[in-house]
Amino acid sequence: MLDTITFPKDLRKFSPQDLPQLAQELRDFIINIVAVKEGHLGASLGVVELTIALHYVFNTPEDLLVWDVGHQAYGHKILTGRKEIFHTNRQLNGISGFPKRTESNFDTFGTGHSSTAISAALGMAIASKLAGITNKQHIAVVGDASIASGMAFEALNHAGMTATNLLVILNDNAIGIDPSVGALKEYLSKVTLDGAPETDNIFEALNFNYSGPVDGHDLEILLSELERLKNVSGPKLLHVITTKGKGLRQAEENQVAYHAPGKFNALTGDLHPKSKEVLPPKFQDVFGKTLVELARKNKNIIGITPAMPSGSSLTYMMDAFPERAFDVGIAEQHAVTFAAGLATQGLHVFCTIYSTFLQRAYDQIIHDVCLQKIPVIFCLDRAGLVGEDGATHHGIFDIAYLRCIPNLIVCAPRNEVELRNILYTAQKGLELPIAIRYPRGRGTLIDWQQGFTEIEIGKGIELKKGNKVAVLSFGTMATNVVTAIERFTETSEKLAIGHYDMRFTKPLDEVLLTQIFNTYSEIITVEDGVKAGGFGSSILEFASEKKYQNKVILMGIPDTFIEHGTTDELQEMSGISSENIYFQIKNVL
Ligand SMILES: Cc1ncc(C[n+]2csc(CCOP(=O)(O)OP(=O)(O)O)c2C)c(N)n1
Ligand SMILES: CC(=O)[C@@H](O)[C@H](O)COP(=O)(O)O
Ligand SMILES: [Mg+2]
Repeated sequence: MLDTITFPKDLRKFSPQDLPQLAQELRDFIINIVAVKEGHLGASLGVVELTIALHYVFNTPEDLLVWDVGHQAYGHKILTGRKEIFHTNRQLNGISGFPKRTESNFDTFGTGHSSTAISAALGMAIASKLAGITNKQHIAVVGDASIASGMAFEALNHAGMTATNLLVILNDNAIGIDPSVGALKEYLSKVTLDGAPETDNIFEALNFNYSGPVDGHDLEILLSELERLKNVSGPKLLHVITTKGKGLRQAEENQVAYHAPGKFNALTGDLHPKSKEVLPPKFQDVFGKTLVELARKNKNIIGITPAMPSGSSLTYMMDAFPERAFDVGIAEQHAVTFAAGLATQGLHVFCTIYSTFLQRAYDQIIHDVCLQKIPVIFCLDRAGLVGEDGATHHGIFDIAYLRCIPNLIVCAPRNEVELRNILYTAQKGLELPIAIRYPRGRGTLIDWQQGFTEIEIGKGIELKKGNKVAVLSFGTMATNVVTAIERFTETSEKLAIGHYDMRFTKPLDEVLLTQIFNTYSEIITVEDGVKAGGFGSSILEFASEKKYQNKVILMGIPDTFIEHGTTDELQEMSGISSENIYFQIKNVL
């Protein structure tokens, strides 16, 4: 059946009785491709029936459908014209792993960060109302973890006071990436499939017409409920219960691992066995394991994550010291101010947040932390280009958006040992807040678990002396620079190139910089963040203030959104690969 469907209009030719068979085919299609091409699996498997039912009942793309986060929209993509190119999912020049307006008119709103769908669909619904359009449906599909986020609540609160044609579908699988947390989760879990009577329905209290819970894998029920809701006016919420990973035993049994499992065996469903090769650790594991090591000695250490315990490896701390580690759910703003509150009481709070998601909490960083000089320790995971998640997820703005905030120390360790040492330094008690950024994936050192050395705040280091061109790197870009420099074999060239790990973009090591500007005529800065306002800009500001005339060349992410691909491909395209750096140095020489 799937072979005969290109768009939902083809789907609508089938009879309702045929749809369970289609659901099986769609599931197999997703499994077969994700098994080899990787991507988000569990969420899409869980909404196969819901996806079919929505496109069957509603007149998409005229009716507007918004997928929250969008990691569950693979079935939607396959049924809306992208079946033939689905194998390019998340690859360079392929389709995006998230809904994207430029990709299809069925993707009504670009997503990737959570909890935006209700606001966006409400905006569309009010626009329709203003235009006098009454026959359009506006549907937001949002997960149980995402609906607990502040932004979703703000939207519900607004929507409840509008007479708009808005349908919120709560896809409740009782899990986010990691198990869902919080009082709302407990409330939702009381509403069982047996339909325990609810006297105080939270959604009804917000003026929504609530229905459910219904079995989200029962197509007959879904079709009849959606058909009925078409004719209910005003804001309405359908509570759908689904199983994340539905249809693949291992994905149902191990929902955390199969959220985005990497490659697996499509026939058996088993993950590929882990390689026995000893590899350098992931930066997040260095963070997570080091935090536990430090927390054993320092009773004041607290860890916080907004909904990413596995991803950020805060799980180590949660296992070792459950009372001192908090998963606050998808609540970046709360995480930051909660950290500030804890820190006012003398606790050493490590707030670990993916760089891209910290964007949500910008005012909290300024107003609740930096303005009050509260020494929260921000651990910015997934800084730099993250690869296949693409434009919505790259952590490339943090240097620029943090560097301009007074009182904030901004640093980036170049390797695992430096990360350990700055974590150690931070928990000794700083007077100011600090942001420590490190990338997704593995470092370079096998032997990283050594003793601790304190790092002097604002001190960079000379990694290689030279006399003509100085390369100043920030964070793990040092590795690309080292590789680039190793390619120079001629003695005169080798002698000419100096390399400095500046470690801090704020405060800058002005003593070291003075020495560099007095020694080298040409300076190249390298960062895996946006050039505009980033680390290189801080060096230019220094040069301008001190009236240095040296030539300064910035290497960093250009002023454009970078799409998806492997991190290596994207670094190359952005001009910050070791190859790019080599040619830049060569040019200067
Ligand atoms: C603002 C923000 N914070 C964190 C994330 C990371 N993230 C992606 S999916 C997800 C869990 C979503 O859970 P839920 O809404 O229940 O959807 P499900 O995966 O269960 O379908 C999280 C935390 C994100 N995308 N956006
Ligand atoms: C959809 C989403 O936002 C997350 O699942 C994200 O893809 C996780 O990224 P990592 O794989 O880097 O943890
Ligand atoms: Mg969920």
